[in-house]
Amino acid sequence: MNDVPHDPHAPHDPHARHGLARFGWNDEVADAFVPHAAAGLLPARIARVDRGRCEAITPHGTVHAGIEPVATHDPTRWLTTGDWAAIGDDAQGRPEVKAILPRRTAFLRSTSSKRSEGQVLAANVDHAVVAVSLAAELDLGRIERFVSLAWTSGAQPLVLLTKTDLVPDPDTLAHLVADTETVAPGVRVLPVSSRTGEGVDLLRALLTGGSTVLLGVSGAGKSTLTNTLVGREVQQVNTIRDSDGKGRHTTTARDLIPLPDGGVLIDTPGLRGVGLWDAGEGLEQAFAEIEELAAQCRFHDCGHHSEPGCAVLAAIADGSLPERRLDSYRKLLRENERLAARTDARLRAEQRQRFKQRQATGRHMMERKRGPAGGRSRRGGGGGSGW
Ligand SMILES: Nc1nc2c(ncn2[C@@H]2O[C@H](COP(=O)(O)OP(=O)(O)OP(=O)(O)O)[C@@H](O)[C@H]2O)c(=O)[nH]1
Ligand SMILES: [Zn+2]
Repeated sequence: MNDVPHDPHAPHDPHARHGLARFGWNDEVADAFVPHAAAGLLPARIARVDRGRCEAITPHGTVHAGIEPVATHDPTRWLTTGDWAAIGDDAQGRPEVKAILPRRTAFLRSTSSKRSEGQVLAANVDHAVVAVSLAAELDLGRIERFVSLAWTSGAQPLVLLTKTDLVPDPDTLAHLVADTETVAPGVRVLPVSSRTGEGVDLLRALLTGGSTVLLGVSGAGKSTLTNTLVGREVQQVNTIRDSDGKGRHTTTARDLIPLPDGGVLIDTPGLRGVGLWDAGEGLEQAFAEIEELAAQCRFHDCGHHSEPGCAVLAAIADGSLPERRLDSYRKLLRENERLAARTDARLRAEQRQRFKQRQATGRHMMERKRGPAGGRSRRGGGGGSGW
């Protein structure tokens, strides 16, 4: 046992009676935990999962617990950082995770090739903060990608334009913020600098009490920001020059870092790269203004190419919708479809197999009824295209 959660604000905080308040414990989690409490289990938030064991933060401190009882073949149900869990004793009296509480939000990675299922990278995240460095030219497509991903998780996205100290001209900065707002409807865009402290207090206020992940490419300033928010060196910062916006991946720790005023930062290496993300429904939210326009098109199935009464093309024509937004939306939809197709390839192969079996059975039945020639003119039954 170490790092005992201790709340210095105990007398003023309604949740302070609970040692996990600092780690995001709230009424919702408490309700979900009731049956486990009745079973004599201990609540915990998972800080790290590593080779069949986990680091779990309990009201009495951090324990290393087994995860055998919650082991499953389904990667979307693997225990992950940010999960709430119920801990009990194994046969030898050592702590082990007995159950995972239902997740409110989840960051999934669609893993490539062999494994078709997605792996959960972080659970129960409230704020998905996308860090974008102003040291390099803004890559709007990349911002759209991260924002889609954030929406998909169920968390509220927030875009940070980091290193504002590199953009001393306020008009230029205002333009960069406006450009970013254009590609992130419904998302707050906040300029910050770890160097000058600009925006840091506001950011801290926005994140207090919740669970936050920092997304963004290497060199965006995530580790520096983490240290700034926490007020001490908790993440190693890459000192390699990042004038080109690139950098070596330096973060090795996967962790749950408590913020001084409450709430946690979840920092898992897998979340840091863009990789193969299954944006799913998040795309619709990331391009909400286009979805809204599309609902006003004359034709329900308008493709926004040259159809009469197309509200999307009209908006492009009158300048209220930048054309690159539509291009970008199309591109990400295509990408997502390709990814979904790959994800589903195994599933469809299985369906095809079943379909063939049904066809064969149908033919066989028919041949038994009418003799081998009778079934020739009709397709074997039972199938339908179905996939
Ligand atoms: N000028 C300026 N530089 C910054 C600021 N924040 C971070 N940097 C620098 O940017 C570089 C990258 O910062 P990191 O915090 O390591 O970036 P990261 O996103 O954590 O990178 P990875 O750990 O590789 O994912 C470092 O050289 C930092 O010193 C800032 O506010 N202003
Ligand atoms: Zn249209």
